[in-house]
Amino acid sequence: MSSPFANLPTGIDGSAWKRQALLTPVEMGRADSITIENGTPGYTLMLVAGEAVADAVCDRFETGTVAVLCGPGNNGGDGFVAAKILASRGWSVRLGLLGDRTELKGDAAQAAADWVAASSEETVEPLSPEILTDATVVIDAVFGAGLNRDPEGSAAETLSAIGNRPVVAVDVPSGLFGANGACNRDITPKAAVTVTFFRGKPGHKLLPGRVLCGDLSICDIGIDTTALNVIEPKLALNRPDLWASALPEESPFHHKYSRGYLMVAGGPEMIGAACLATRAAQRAGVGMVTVAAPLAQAPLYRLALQSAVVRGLKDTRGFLDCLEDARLTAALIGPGLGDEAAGSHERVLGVLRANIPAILDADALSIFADSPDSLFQHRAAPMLLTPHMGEFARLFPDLSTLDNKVEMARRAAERSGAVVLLKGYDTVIADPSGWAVVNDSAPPTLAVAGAGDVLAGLAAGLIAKGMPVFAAACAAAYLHGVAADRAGSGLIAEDLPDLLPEAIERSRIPRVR
Ligand SMILES: NC(=O)C1=CN([C@@H]2O[C@H](COP(=O)(O)OP(=O)(O)OC[C@H]3O[C@@H](n4cnc5c(N)ncnc54)[C@H](OP(=O)(O)O)[C@@H]3O)[C@@H](O)[C@H]2O)[C@@H](O)CC1
Ligand SMILES: Nc1ncnc2c1ncn2[C@@H]1O[C@H](COP(=O)(O)OP(=O)(O)O)[C@@H](O)[C@H]1O
Ligand SMILES: [K+]
Repeated sequence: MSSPFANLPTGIDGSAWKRQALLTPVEMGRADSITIENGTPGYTLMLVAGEAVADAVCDRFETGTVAVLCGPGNNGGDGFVAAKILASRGWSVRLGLLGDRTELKGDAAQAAADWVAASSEETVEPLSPEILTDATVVIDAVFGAGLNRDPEGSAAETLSAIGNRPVVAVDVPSGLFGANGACNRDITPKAAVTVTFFRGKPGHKLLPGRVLCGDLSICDIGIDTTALNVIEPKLALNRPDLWASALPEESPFHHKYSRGYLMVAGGPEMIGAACLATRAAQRAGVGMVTVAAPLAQAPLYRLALQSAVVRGLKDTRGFLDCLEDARLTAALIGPGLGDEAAGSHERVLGVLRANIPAILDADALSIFADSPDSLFQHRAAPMLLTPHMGEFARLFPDLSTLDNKVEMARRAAERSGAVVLLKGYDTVIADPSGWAVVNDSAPPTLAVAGAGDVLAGLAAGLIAKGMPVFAAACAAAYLHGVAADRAGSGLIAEDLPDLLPEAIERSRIPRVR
């Protein structure tokens, strides 16, 4: 058997992957079982989990009245444990249970029995909005991350009656599906803090669920970390420790061509797009960028980009000749390419055949809506596709209706043989063998024209400097978000390139959150 995580994409650190892993509910169940098989009783885990929830309540809120909403499974069990601890710390506790206490099983039954022994049978009330009366804080322990159908009946009624009361959610706000972040927002409460155990779950980071989690607190409850070697989770949260060791280093022995030589295809109309991409690549530290521009517009590119070499090309033949330069280390095509321009298809296919890493964005993707397979068949070297959801739906219409953004990106990567970076607030990056990350560094202010061009240029720059494609795509998404955060409100895409060097340098020291 090969060692765990041996097949991670080049440039990705295995120990960091284990730290940042996001576990599906099924994988989390396996981690629980392995820990229990290795000798830690399930009830011990539940006691630690419940205490972490009680601590989260005490850390944030003045002692008062807490409504503890308990469900019929182990999530409810954590609620009973937290209730008992909070009562012992002077809180006034009201507890509502979905279903009958006699039907509880295993650790949850034990936790309920302990609560009743410490208080009385009458302290377990039926779950209803009435429980919320006078509550200064609500503990939501109705359903955990494994939920895959909407809450109904008194669960739905009580959860939707929480309103603006502060909520501490156990594992997930109830109603949120941990596997994919789906939730009915009329029912699922918005938590101030979500206390989850061992590792985050995809639903904590994917929309729409992510916005309901509040601060995510990931607690160590004694789950055996060696379980990760068996489970080998294929999804992680995008953090610098994953890829920092693969960031290109500068060397005194380099010259401008050997520091990365990128070709950027410029189009006839949206000149700003290729300019923004070029600037981002330059700020990522490439030594040389050649912009292959239509002859008529070349002077405009030259004015906008003094430090790039602008080649004015008469026709597609000239463009293809440009790609023959053996010193090129990557090529970017798409930003501002134009969907009508003559020869666009041939130019994209030329880039793919050039046997250097290819980065395809925007129009380079959309113009293949009728024949996506021809795009995938011509790949001669590693390829990165950076679609937003609209572009994605043109290339992968059948995948765009899946209910899980991670699966969309994974299956698109598998089909295309490319690394796929599917953009948005919850950008997902997937490689063809299924490894994937979710990025959470992008502020909503990044939703601005031209930001995608900067991202494509940044990724292209890192790739041209020799960073492996998946690692570079992860780094680019993360750093793009950090730069945007730094730019603050009123961000325009032009702000971003100049903020990249600092973001890159800061990420060289891995920051584990
Ligand atoms: N050792 C461990 O494992 C540890 C686990 N821990 C804790 O366990 C939690 C996971 O526990 P869990 O697996 O019991 O899941 P949970 O969501 O509590 O209950 C599922 C129940 O709800 C029911 N149900 C589902 N949907 C429904 C609906 N719409 N409407 C009504 N009912 C519905 C479902 O019914 P069924 O689908 O079987 O019909 C089943 O009875 C996890 O979040 C963490 O907090 C910690 O203590 C640490 C140690
Ligand atoms: N709500 C959002 N929050 C954070 N980032 C976002 C949001 N919406 C879009 N983005 C990011 O903004 C960028 C927009 O890219 P794109 O749509 O290609 O724009 P353009 O083509 O104009 O450059 C992407 O990096 C995307 O991930
Ligand atoms: K919950």
